[in-house]
Amino acid sequence: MIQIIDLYKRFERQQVLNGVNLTIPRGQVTAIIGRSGGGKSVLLKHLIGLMRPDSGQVLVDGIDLGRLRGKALDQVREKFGVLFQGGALFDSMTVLDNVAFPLREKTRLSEGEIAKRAMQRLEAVGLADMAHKYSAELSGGMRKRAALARALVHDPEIILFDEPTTGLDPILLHSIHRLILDAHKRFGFTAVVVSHEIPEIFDIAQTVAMLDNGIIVEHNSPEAIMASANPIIRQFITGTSNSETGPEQANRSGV
Ligand SMILES: Nc1ncnc2c1ncn2[C@@H]1O[C@H](COP(=O)(O)OP(=O)(O)OP(=O)(O)O)[C@@H](O)[C@H]1O
Repeated sequence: MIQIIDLYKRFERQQVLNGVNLTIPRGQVTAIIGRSGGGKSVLLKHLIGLMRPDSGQVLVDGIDLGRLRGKALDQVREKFGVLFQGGALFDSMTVLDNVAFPLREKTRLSEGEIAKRAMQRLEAVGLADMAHKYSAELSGGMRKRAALARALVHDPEIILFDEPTTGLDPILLHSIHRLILDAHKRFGFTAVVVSHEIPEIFDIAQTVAMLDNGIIVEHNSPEAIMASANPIIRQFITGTSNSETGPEQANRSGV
């Protein structure tokens, strides 16, 4: 379980997180939704200790990340798999080596075992026949799938997905969501998915948290979020706008 308690973060004059409180239940898929530029990625980076809060806490299984440094922080980070924006594959490596990377970094498995596990994950995402290509040769959708295989390869307890399907066509979007769902059923990890894909993300998330103006305005089941009377949520999920919404929302509704 991950508990976020009164988390505050500002960059110069911009208060991005303004007292975030959120409990991310173990073994479930939690979606974080909210306006572009609203701080979702910043929040995700706090969960793995890549950013430190100005105040507040992130507790991972009861351990306060803010108190950890060096090896102790690395140990907690080993529980995590991450799929950050862009996939961030190493173009100078083969697809197989990319997927094997976390195993080489974090385990003492033999090379044979590493290759076997990496290949299994590539098979699971339908990329076994691309294993020996360089990742620069992959299409955008293939890169996302390879990055997913890499995030899963060391059987992490917690996986953070930052917009895993952005820029993909609807068929690929559904195929990535299906892969996450299948992997989740198989491995039972705790997942946090930052997503703009509404309503599609509701098909794979058990709980949904909406971040707005630096706080979580509602955390509930997808059904309850869809039926929410909260005007902020209604505006967000229907894509409508009023004078208080941000520029992106306004553009989307043609205002
Ligand atoms: N390292 C940083 N230094 C300064 N400002 C930052 C830094 N990281 C993020 N920000 C700012 O914090 C705000 C929130 O950014 P963030 O990337 O978390 O938004 P987001 O909700 O993930 O957006 P999107 O949905 O578009 O990816 C933005 O205004 C961004 O410019």
